Amino acid sequence: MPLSLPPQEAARYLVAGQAPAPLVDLVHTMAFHAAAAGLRLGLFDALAGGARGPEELAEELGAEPYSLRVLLDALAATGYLERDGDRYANGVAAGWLLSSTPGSYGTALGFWHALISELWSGLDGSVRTGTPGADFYAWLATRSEVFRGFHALQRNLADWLFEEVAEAVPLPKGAARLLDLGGGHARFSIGYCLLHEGLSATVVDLPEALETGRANAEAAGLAGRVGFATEPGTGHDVVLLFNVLHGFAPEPARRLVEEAVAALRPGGLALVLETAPSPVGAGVVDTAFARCFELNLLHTQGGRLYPAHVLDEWLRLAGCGPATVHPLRRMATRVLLAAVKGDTHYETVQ
Ligand SMILES: C[S@@+](CC[C@H](N)C(=O)[O-])C[C@H]1O[C@@H](n2cnc3c(N)ncnc32)[C@H](O)[C@@H]1O
Repeated sequence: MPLSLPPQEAARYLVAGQAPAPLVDLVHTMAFHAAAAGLRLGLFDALAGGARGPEELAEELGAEPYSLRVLLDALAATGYLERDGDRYANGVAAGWLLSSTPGSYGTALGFWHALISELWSGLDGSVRTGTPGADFYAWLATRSEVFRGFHALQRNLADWLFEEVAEAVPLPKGAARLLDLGGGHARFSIGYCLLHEGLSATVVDLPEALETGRANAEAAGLAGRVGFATEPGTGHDVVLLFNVLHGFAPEPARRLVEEAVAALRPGGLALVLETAPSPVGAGVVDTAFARCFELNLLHTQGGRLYPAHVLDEWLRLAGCGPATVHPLRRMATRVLLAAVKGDTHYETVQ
């Protein structure tokens, strides 16, 4: 939880430079680890019903009482918990971590905590050499709980974005076959199939990722219309490349766009959703996140954030007309591009 500094202390650390500002960051890092420990212990859920004492909590969580009290005090000092005498309650930040909250931020915190703790050492080496110091997807395949967390996180984001994406760029009338490249959890394919009766979808992903999507399609009653494959096939009316290109270096990313467009029939629609490197209208937190996300990409995947004009150029090189670019209200860091295969503009396929 970002420390809530009183104005005088904030001025000393952050404005006047009279005390080391990196100490504030160090405390934030410790708070991040403490919060992840609280999350794994089930602490925030145990406090969901209201304030409780440490002895009772220690028994319920199966924790050593003195050690739990130290964690509780650290979380209270950093704003996750509120302490009143000998009782502790969830603060505002902890409210975001409850497993009962739909789209709980606990999924994101748990995933990023595992990734940063396990993969971010050696960042300086990646910057020095320009080559990634880790292999994100190979690591993910060995960590089943983090793997589930990653796909749940992607799915939560897709739940939040689908409606706006579908409204921003309606599919062409009569579209019957949709290809979802790197579609993982299949939420976007499921959403489009629910909107369009005559549509069926093929999700292409790494073999280990397809199980998640399959389970989601079955749960949505769409097992017969959302299929899964490791190769894209051809003749699709629509292809989605959503949040995939940033995981690749420029040349492989360009080739993926080429592969996606090659899988379309002439006149088919290519949709690309990506994180923008310079998000328009994003606040300080979102902008800083986008910058640090790219640092993560270069170190763990050799990936990058690509501006809309680069994506547009790759689409054209692959045989599409000029793309229309749609910034998204619900997530200022994301941008959606729509382009038609052939010498046409998106509007003409409506
Ligand atoms: C960030 S997730 C995006 C998932 C989904 N498209 C979305 O927007 O929510 C990236 C997806 O690309 C998949 N992926 C990564 N490398 C891949 C590869 N070489 N071939 C196929 N899929 C890949 C991952 O497994 C993951 O499901």
